[in-house]
Amino acid sequence: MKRLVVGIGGITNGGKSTLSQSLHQLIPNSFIIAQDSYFKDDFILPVDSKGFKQYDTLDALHMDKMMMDVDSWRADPNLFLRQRGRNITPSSNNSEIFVLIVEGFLIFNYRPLNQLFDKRYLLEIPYEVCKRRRSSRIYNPPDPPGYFDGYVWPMYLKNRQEMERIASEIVFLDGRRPKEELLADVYEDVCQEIDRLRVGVTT
Ligand SMILES: Nc1ncnc2c1ncn2[C@@H]1O[C@H](COP(=O)(O)OP(=O)(O)O)[C@@H](O)[C@H]1O
Ligand SMILES: O=C(O)c1ccc[n+]([C@@H]2O[C@H](COP(=O)([O-])O)[C@@H](O)[C@H]2O)c1
Repeated sequence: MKRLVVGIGGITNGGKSTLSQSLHQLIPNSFIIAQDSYFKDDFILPVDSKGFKQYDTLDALHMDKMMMDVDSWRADPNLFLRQRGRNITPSSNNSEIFVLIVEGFLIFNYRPLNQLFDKRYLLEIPYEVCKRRRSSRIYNPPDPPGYFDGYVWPMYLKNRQEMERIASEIVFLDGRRPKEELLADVYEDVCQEIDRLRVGVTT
């Protein structure tokens, strides 16, 4: 049983979920683990000196739970998918390749997770695009007035610097490019990795 772990990280509203979903639809026996699903409850999170809830930090996330899920997939992807009611697409010689797509804004900032990636993609968009996209998205709870400039953007810059110290071998992607183009590039790249793995598969 062969496994490939793909990370789709980057800035808030960079297009991580969009790209991950499309990739998942194209790749048989793939599964998405999204970091957004591991946010701690709002009432637990502290506020900063300006009164902004501190969502944009690893401390706001149940990274322990996320790692348990990633580890559970790594231990037996076949069982992991079956336990979640997913059908396995069989290959001709019993040599299925399982692909885990991990997506999130701080996936490369967390060392234990970062070290597991076979491929790392990072979506980037400039300040204006990010602010515009974010303003049309409603989170739960919704962003309070001034949140983007007063908290989200400064935290992005801080997290980005930290990521550069931790992660390497990153493929940078311009999130302003058409979705179809981004998908085609990443899909081709991942398929090459899958083919490389397949060469080593014995029947
Ligand atoms: N390549 C793209 N070009 C233009 N808009 C995009 C692109 N990718 C995503 N979007 C839009 O940007 C917003 C955020 O996308 P999403 O995939 O949820 O981002 P993320 O998961 O990184 O926060 C959505 O409205 C989505 O439709
Ligand atoms: O999902 C949640 O519970 C949630 C609640 C409040 C805020 N968020 C925001 O989610 C952002 C990360 O997710 P994303 O999809 O925008 O990359 C981060 O910038 C947080 O400020 C997320």
